[in-house]
Amino acid sequence: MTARGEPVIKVRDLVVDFAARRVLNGVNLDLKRGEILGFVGASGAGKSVLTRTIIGLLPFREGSIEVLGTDLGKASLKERQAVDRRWGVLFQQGALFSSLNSGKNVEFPIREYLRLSPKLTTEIAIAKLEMVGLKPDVYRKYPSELSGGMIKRVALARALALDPEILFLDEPTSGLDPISAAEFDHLLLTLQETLGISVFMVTHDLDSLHRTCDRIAVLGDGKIVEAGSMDVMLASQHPWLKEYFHGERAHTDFQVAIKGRRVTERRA
Ligand SMILES: Nc1ncnc2c1ncn2[C@@H]1O[C@H](COP(=O)(O)OP(=O)(O)OP(=O)(O)O)[C@@H](O)[C@H]1O
Repeated sequence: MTARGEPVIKVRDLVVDFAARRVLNGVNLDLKRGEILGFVGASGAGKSVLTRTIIGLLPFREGSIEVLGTDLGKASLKERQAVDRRWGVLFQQGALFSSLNSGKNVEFPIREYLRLSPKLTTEIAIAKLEMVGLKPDVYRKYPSELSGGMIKRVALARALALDPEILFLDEPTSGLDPISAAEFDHLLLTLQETLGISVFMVTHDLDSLHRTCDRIAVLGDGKIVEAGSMDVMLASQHPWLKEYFHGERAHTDFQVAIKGRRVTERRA
């Protein structure tokens, strides 16, 4: 077990390409135990490609990826599967099985990886639904009967089903209204505090970055162009970062939230 603050993911000199197009060109990135890392970058920069490469859905050409001490490029199938069940993934649209009710969706990874009685499996699913703030009656509801925020929560419950040490979240607040997005962020902070979980979160949501992330990493031109705290992001002179954090799209709530920081910055 890695100590708190030690990297649970180490990506080194990672190169990924599709036919003639190089998408990742020497990515170096750590996710430290217990931190929430926000991962940002322009649309099409390769954020999803990096996430999918780390979780083994895409091959890489060069470099290395170490997760929880296992070098994924050198691991046997058995070693890979052992690491696989120590992370949970929440895909952008929730990606629930529409033909299964919420409870069965949450039970899916439990049935796949563990041999437990049906009764215990159901009890775990209900406990996970409760952990993400959903009542037991949600167990019987189908995805089509749920709001966007509830779908994200059920998908999060499923990602937490095997008590993962790492959570991958792809745009968890996209499509949510600001109140549901803020609730989701608070839930994430609670999980970090109570479970000590490490989170790798791809997001475009500035409020969410500000509320939840210990560190932010920025992908541009196939590399990490900046990584650090929100203060580092706000002080960066990188053109994309300046536009992203201080430009027109940085809407009022975020501007108000960072105002104190900017005043301090100007005085310094
Ligand atoms: N399986 C694939 N085959 C070929 N090209 C791909 C594949 N997956 C992604 N790409 C390309 O890689 C580039 C990066 O895509 P990716 O989805 O990672 O961007 P992103 O940063 O997540 O963007 P967004 O913020 O819009 O979701 C894009 O040009 C995309 O077309």
